[in-house]
Amino acid sequence: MRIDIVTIFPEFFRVLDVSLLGRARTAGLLDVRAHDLRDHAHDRHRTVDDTPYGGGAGMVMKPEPWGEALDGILDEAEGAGETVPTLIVPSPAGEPFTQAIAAELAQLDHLVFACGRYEGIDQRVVDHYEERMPVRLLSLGDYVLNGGEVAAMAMIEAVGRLVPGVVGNPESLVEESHEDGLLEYPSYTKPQVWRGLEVPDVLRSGNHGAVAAWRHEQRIERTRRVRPDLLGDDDA
Ligand SMILES: NC(=S)c1ccno1
Repeated sequence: MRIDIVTIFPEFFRVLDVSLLGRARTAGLLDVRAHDLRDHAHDRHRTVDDTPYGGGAGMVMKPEPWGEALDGILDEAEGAGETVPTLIVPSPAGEPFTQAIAAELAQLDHLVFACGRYEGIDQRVVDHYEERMPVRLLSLGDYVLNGGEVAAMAMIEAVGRLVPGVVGNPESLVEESHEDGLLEYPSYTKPQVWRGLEVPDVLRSGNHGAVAAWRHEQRIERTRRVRPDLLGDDDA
């Protein structure tokens, strides 16, 4: 999977050079490229924002630099005969980003993240590129960040880890929270007793069926307690 990120803070994504996603990049499973939006602003001050039409506080990101940056990525993909990438715009005005959407995006060949700042990106950028590629406004949660970079990082990690081969043991992706609509079961490791707290006996029983049943029940109980909204009416 190729992932392009357009941002005024490309250095923010250097962290993707380490850990799991760093190894995936080294292995060629993920090709992540951060682009500086200011490279596509050609005035002396490399200006990427301006005052909003209609007034109001803050600044809006100008469409021209975005057009040049996104055209460059699109033209390269089209020139190489690759599939048209999907544009992801992290935004509090987007649809909720979920594990199901992460799994859906992990099936794609090429994602482009547009990280807005200030009061957001001129709407015409989304309107224009909707004619050329799939565009998804996705929200990490019902809160506002200073820009799209933190959200893009979270989404890239959630998607990247689902790309085949990135996680060494695919089994570890099964029964994770939200993978199948339930929260994950509690996990334990040695020592058997820690500060007077014991590992549940069933987990040391060697009875795999009993362990599986206990874990499933724990998932339902935890989901019912913490996220009843995830359960159907008859399970809540
Ligand atoms: N909630 C999200 S994704 C966001 C992006 C920018 N600000 O908030």
